[in-house]
Amino acid sequence: MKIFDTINIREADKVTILNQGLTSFQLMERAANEVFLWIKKHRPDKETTFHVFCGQGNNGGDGLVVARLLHEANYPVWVDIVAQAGTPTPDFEAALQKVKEADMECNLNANYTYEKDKLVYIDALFGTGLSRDLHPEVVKVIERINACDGKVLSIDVPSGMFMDKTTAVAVESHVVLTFQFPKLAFYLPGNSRFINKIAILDIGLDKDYIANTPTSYYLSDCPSILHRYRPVSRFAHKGTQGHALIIGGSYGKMGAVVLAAKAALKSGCGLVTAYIPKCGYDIMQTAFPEAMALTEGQEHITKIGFDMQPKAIGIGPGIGQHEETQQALHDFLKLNNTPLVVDADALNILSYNKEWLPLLPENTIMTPHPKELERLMGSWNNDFDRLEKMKAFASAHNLILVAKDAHTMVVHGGTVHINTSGNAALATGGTGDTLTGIITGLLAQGYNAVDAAIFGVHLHGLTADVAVEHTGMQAFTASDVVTYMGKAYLHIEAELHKK
Ligand SMILES: NC(=O)C1=CN([C@@H]2O[C@H](COP(=O)(O)OP(=O)(O)OC[C@H]3O[C@@H](n4cnc5c(N)ncnc54)[C@H](OP(=O)(O)O)[C@@H]3O)[C@@H](O)[C@H]2O)[C@@H](O)CC1
Ligand SMILES: [K+]
Repeated sequence: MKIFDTINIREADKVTILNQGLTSFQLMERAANEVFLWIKKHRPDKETTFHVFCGQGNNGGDGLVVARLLHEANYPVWVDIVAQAGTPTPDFEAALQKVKEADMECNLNANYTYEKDKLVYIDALFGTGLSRDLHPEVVKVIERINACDGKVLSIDVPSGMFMDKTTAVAVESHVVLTFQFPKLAFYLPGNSRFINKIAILDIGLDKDYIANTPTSYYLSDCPSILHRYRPVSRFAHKGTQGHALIIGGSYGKMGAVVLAAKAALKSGCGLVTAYIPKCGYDIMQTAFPEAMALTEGQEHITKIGFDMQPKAIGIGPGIGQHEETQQALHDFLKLNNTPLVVDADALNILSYNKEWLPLLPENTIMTPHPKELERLMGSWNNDFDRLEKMKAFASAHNLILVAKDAHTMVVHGGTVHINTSGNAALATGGTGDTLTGIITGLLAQGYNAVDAAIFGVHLHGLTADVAVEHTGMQAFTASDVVTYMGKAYLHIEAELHKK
C-alpha cells in the first residue's frame, strides 16, 4: 500500500474533486461520514458521550460534520471549537453552518455526566495541515485530552503531529481514523507514544491518481505482501526447495545459530547446513537433527570454506568478533558470490571495516537492530534524518537494509517498505537470529532479495501475532517464532484464498 506525503494527498483531493464532479465540502462530508460509520459500528450503543475538539481548518471541519452526524443519530455530543487552532477555512465555515442549523451549540463550557467507559474524545484540532508549533492554548487542550479517562479517536492524524518533522506535543490517540493513506509519521519510533491503533478509511480518492503517482514509501500489510509469496509447488522435493547455509556460532553463543538454522528450514527451504565451530557440533546435532553440520575452529570460526553450493548464505548469528573470525569473514567475502544475509557480529565486524563493504554481492541483505545500524552508517539527528541516511547507505552500497524496530523497515535504493506485522512479544533475545534464518531460507527457495526481505520480515512478525493468543506476551520466546511459522503460513494462505 502506498504512503503519500501531504503534497500528494492534496493533489489526490484535487484530482478526485475534478474527476468525480464534487465540491471540496462534499469530499469533506464523505470523509467525515466514513468516520461516523466507523464509530457507529464500534460504539453502537447510544449511551456513549462524544466530546469533539475542533480546530478551524479542514480537520476541524471534519470534526464538525462527524459531531452533527452523531447528534442526528441521537448520540450525546459536545463540541468545542478551539480559537487558536487555525484560521477558519470555507469548508469549516460550511460545516459550522450545518451544525447551527441542526440546533447544536458549541463551546458550552459546561460539565456533562457520563458513565464509566462511556466517554469518547474526538480529536479534530489539526490534521495534515499543521505547519508550525502549537499555540500554548492548544497545547493545554491537548494535555487535557491526554489526561482524560475516556478513549481518544483522532481524525486523520493525532493533532499536533507533524508529517515531516519531529513532534514534541500531540494527542495520544487510541485509534487514528486516517483517510485513504497511512501516513509515514505514524510508523516512526519517536511518534510511538501518540499512536496505538490505526484504521485506514477508504474515502474513494481517485484510483488512477493513486496507482500512477510514484512514492518512496510503502506499507507492507498482509494484503500487499501476498504478491511476493511463492506457494510450494505440487512437484517440489528437497532438491528444488533450495539449500541454505547458516554460518555462525561460537562458544556460549550456539543458540543463535541453532535458532537461525531452524527458522531457515521452517521457512520452507529443502536443506539446511550449519557451518559452526567444533564446540557446537553436539549442540547442533542434538538440538536440530534436521540440519547438516560442517565444523571448523574449536571455539570460534577461524576459516570459512566448503565444497558445497548453497543457494543462499546467512552469516553472523553468534559468530563473535574474534580476530581470526574477522579475518575469516574478510577472506570469505572476497570469494563469495552467493546471495547473502549479514547479521549480528558479522555486521559489527563490517562496521569496523567499512572498506570491506564493496566485497558484498549486489543486493546483500543486512539486518541491523538500531545500535548495529548506528555503527554501520553513523548516528542520525531524528527519525526523518534516519530515513534519508538509510536510503543513502542502501543506495551507495547496493544493499538491502532491514532496519529492525517496532516497525521494521526494508530499504533498497530510494524505497522504504514499512512492516506492520508483529508485536512487542518479539522484543526478546534470539528473535533477530530467527529473522536471519527466515530470510536466508526464502532466498534459498529462489525468492528475489527484495521479496525475501519484505515477505520474510512480515512472516516473522506474523508468527508473534498468531502466537501471543496462546503464549501471552511475556512467555513468547524466539523458539516460538519457529514453532508458529506454520500457523503464520496458514494465515497467509487463508488471506490468499480470500482474494
Ligand atoms: N483527502 C483527504 O485526506 C481529506 C482531508 N480532509 C481533512 O483536511 C485536513 C487538512 O486540512 P487543512 O489543510 O485545512 O489543515 P488542518 O490540519 O486542518 O490545519 C488547519 C490550518 O491551520 C493552520 N495552521 C497550521 N499550523 C498551525 C498552528 N500551529 N497554529 C495555528 N494554525 C496553524 C494552517 O493554515 P495557515 O494558517 O498556515 O494558512 C492549516 O491549514 C486533513 O487532515 C483531513 O482532516 C477532509 O476534509 C477531506 C479529504
Ligand atoms: K486530528
